[in-house]
Formats: sequence, structure tokens, C-alpha cells
Amino acid sequence: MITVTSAREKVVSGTSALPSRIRHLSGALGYVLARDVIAPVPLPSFRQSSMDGYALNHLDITGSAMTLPVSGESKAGETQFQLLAPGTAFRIFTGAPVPEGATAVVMQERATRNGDKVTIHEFPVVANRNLRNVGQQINKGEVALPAGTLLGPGAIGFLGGFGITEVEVHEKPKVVILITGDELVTAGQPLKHGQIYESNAAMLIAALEKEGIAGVSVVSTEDSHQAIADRLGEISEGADLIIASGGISVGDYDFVGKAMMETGVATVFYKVKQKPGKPLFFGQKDEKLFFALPGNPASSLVCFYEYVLPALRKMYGRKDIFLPAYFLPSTKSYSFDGERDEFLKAHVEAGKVTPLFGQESFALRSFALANALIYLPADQARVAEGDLVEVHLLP
Ligand SMILES: Nc1nc2c(c(=O)[nH]1)N[C@H]1C(S)=C(S)[C@@H](COP(=O)(O)OP(=O)(O)OC[C@H]3O[C@@H](n4cnc5c(N)ncnc54)[C@H](O)[C@@H]3O)O[C@H]1N2
Ligand code: MOO
Repeated sequence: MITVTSAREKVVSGTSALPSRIRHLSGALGYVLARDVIAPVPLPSFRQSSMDGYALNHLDITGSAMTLPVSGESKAGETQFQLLAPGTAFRIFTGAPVPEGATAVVMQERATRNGDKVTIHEFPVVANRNLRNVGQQINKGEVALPAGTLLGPGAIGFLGGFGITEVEVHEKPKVVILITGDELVTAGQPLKHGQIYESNAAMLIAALEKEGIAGVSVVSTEDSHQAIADRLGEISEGADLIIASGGISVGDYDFVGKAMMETGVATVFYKVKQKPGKPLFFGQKDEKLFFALPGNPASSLVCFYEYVLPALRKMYGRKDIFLPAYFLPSTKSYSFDGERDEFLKAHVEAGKVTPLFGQESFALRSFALANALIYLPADQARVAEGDLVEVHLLP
């Protein structure tokens, strides 16, 4: 049995980023840049007004309430190159090109228009006021976004502002889920005594979807050594990452570990000193990663967030692969036997964290209400109210 820290290290060192490919910008949300994007043009690419008002030369305003003739107009989308005659003002609107010769824009709230004249109620007018200069945000040739940037809506908009339509990003892993367990019944079918509804597949698909991983296939198989080995061989063909659920403990019908080894998967680790999720298995074959998660639903989801998610994120190029961790005061006392590190389903609110009722590995009700996990190393087996605990925020 290895420690949580060592298991996490082995997941990181055993995982590499997938190759890159070109994607259309409109389909690149949630992907990670594989190359720096270089600004093809400066932004802004021409001098723009940031207000509706009057463009003028600030040196022409030598006292309060000065009146200037209005010699022209520039509105957003104006494509003609325009020149401001000395001693005059231009009517101008937000986003419009500033005429050559103008050095500032005065907001219309600080001006009074009277026919073809305007009186300026601002003195002094400061140079560059209400102007967006060429390259103020970024100059041509600079790194607009570095490799490793996770593309969110802001990045999509920023790159769209350059007219960029394609980006080079890391591929996302193709994931297959293998569900084992003879007691499992698909929703919609009646339950016989001793049977339960299968729910880990939908839970893991949801967690993957939240990470932007779609097209996940699910294969179910009976609890037989041969069937599991056969399915494992088949499903790993087109996949980058295989998640098995159930059958990884020590019972007579827990065949997943053996089947993994028989199909040539090299064990990186099996069993982690943690609760829940002790019988977690991680292995590799070629470039493919294999996780076998314990069937207990809460164990499965904890292992997903603490081990599978970092591997997935590293595969698609992310730098921040673990759940964000903070130390927060606990609103409740909590104690455990200290034999294994514990992950507790918890709720963070107003800078404090509360361990929830129902920490057993079969209990998902608490997970349904959780927005975080508390990580307690075995040597922190007694937590008093107000003690700082390590909190991992759920996505
Ligand atoms: N003698 C021992 N027994 C067990 C040990 C041990 O060390 N010695 N470890 C326990 C721990 S800890 C865990 S965790 C479980 C893990 O067992 P498996 O991974 O083999 O999981 P299963 O036995 O298949 O199922 C466990 C539990 O979860 C339910 N389950 C399974 N799959 C699903 C699913 N897809 N949807 C919903 N629920 C599922 C299943 O019915 C069981 O109740 O082993 C302990 N035993
Ligand atoms: O380690 Mo198991 O996941 O406690 O129930």
C-alpha cells in the first residue's frame, strides 16, 4: 500500500501530454494551447475613442468654457482616414477612429452642442484622455497567449479580436468506462432482491463532461475473469484512458486487477493508504492509462477527482492538474482512527468548511451536497472546531 502523496506523484510522472492538433476557435473552449499564439496585429489596431463626445487637440483648450467649431464626425465603422483641422472639434463615438491631429476626447456630458459649435466644460483637457492607443493592449509580434493557456471564454474572445479562426491545442483523451458487477441493473428494469441500479457510469460521465470530455463510451460486463479480460482488451484499442469501476478488491469475484495484468497492463500501484478508495489501481500499457476504481460510489468519485482528473488534465496539456487546495477552518470537530488518510465530503461557505453527514464509501447523498473534499492526513486524526484543514475544491 502506498501513500496518497506517492500515488499522486506516480500518476503525474506516468502521464504525458497528448499530441496537438488544429481546432477551429469556436470549438476550442476548454482546450489548452500547444503553442504560443503571436499577435498578428496590434490591439487596438487604430486609435479609437473610448467615449461618445468630441475629439480635439487638448492644447486648443486654454481656458474653461471654450467654444470650438465642429468640423466633422467619426462614428464606429468609419473607414475613411480623417484629419482634424486645427482649432476645431470632431463629433465622435465610442469605438470610432480618432482623426489625425486630435489628442483627446471630451465626453459629451462635459460639452454643450449649439448648432455647428461646441462649448467644452473641461479644463485642462489631459492628452490621451478617453483614447485607446494603437497597441495599448498588445503589440504585433508579442506573445498574445502562451502555450499551456487553458482557453476560456475570455481567451476565445481575445483571440477572436485578432481575427484568428484556428488554434493549435492538445487533443483531449478518449475515455472508455468498463462497468463490472453482477448485482447491477440498468435504470428502467425492475429490481430483484440483492440487485441495485447501476449509477457509477452516469456519475463518471457527468464528471468527465464537466471537464469537457465528451463521447465517452461505456461497456458493461459480468463478473467473470474471462469476460473482463476480453472486454479490457477490446475497449483499450481506441482509447487513451480506461476507467474500470468495481471488482478491484480482494473478494472471490473481484477479477479486474488480475484481468488488467493478464492483458499486459503494467501495475504502477495498487492500494493507496486512504479512505475511501483504498483498492485503487493504476497501470499502463503502451501510452494508455488504466485506472480501476473501487465500486463503492463515493470511493469511485473521490478517486476520480484526486487521481483520474489530474491524469486527464495532464494529458490535454493543463498545468493546474489537481483540484485547487486551500487551508480553511473547520466548523466542526472530527476524528478518525488514523490508520489511513481520509477524504471527507464537505461544504465550503464563507471561508469555512463543514464535513458533511454520511462519510461512508457507499454514501453519495453527502457527495451530492458537497462542493469540496477535506483531505486529512493520518497524522491529523483529531480536528477541533476552528482547526485549519486542507480543502480541495470540486470543479
Ligand atoms: N475483505 C476485504 N473486503 C473489502 C476490502 C478489503 O480490504 N478487504 N476493501 C473494501 C473497500 S475499502 C472497498 S472500497 C470495496 C471495493 O470493492 P470493489 O472495487 O471490488 O467493488 P465491488 O465489490 O464491485 O463493489 C463495492 C460496492 O459498490 C457497489 N457498486 C459497484 N459498482 C457499482 C456501480 N456501477 N453503481 C453503483 N454501485 C456500485 C457494489 O454493489 C458494492 O456495494 O471493497 C471492500 N471490501
Ligand atoms: O476504501 Mo473503501 O473505498 O473505504 O470503501
